[in-house]
Amino acid sequence: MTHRPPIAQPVPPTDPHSDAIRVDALTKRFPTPGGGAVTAVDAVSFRVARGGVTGLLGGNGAGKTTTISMLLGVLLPTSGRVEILGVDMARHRHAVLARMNFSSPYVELPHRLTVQENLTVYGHLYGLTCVKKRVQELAEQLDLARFLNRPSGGLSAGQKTRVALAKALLNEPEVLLLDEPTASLDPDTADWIRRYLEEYRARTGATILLASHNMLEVERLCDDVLVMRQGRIVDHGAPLDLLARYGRATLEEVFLDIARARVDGGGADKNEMAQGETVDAAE
Ligand SMILES: Nc1ncnc2c1ncn2[C@@H]1O[C@H](COP(=O)(O)OP(=O)(O)OP(=O)(O)O)[C@@H](O)[C@H]1O
Repeated sequence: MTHRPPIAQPVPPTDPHSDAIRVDALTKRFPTPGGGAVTAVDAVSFRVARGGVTGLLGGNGAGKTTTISMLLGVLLPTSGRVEILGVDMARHRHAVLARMNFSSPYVELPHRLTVQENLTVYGHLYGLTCVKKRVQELAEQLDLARFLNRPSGGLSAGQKTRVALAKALLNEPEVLLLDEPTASLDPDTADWIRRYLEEYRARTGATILLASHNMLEVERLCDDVLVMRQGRIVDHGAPLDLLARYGRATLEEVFLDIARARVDGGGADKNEMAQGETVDAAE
């Protein structure tokens, strides 16, 4: 049997003023061995305006990574729709991938390649014209020069995080999806990365969606926050609005209120099951 390459679908014209990220009723169910399913993301809808920085908060297993994976198109949604920069990801993902990127501590770069080799390979994959120059530029900006010739697998967790961020910035993305961008970084380096992201956004007007467990980071970087629990968005708003609504001084306290469902308002449901999973019957 011969395999023919899929015929590229013509991309319809997109509205340059559309939201950077538009998610409608996005759902992901993973089948479980017993014939049931884990609903990791449950009919989630949200928008991120162009140039906005939105934080995705939630306890372990709330559905943040699964949501980001579906935005990237590496996980197929069970149902629902994702649009990035006005492009329907299910139909025309190829048309927008070059304008976005991501970094995640859960995705390792090939271990045996040096940092320089890894960044160079990704630079070519992204179709950059001056790969060497861009790698040097990012190595300087992210203080990676000392690691460039070391195998990526031998780096510390914090060093890997910085290399992963460099990889994510190679194509100077308009939409940047970051899963725990400062995980494993010492406070000084984490602060430095946050400042870098602030500057990057100011310089390029990029849109950033950032999953984080660090509430200070979210307060500092984000102009909007989505709080997930058991696959659903249980509250959202600007950090200052959330503080006012919950009568709290810090986002950490708001997060704890929502996570432990100590509040009556704000969308948190006292009667939900333990944090982590919603198990549905098989369809
Ligand atoms: N491939 C998979 N197969 C089955 N269940 C999965 C799979 N990936 C994720 N899940 C489940 O989906 C739910 C959401 O997981 P996800 O990794 O999206 O959460 P998270 O909010 O990113 O958590 P954390 O903060 O711990 O990284 C969890 O219950 C998880 O066990």
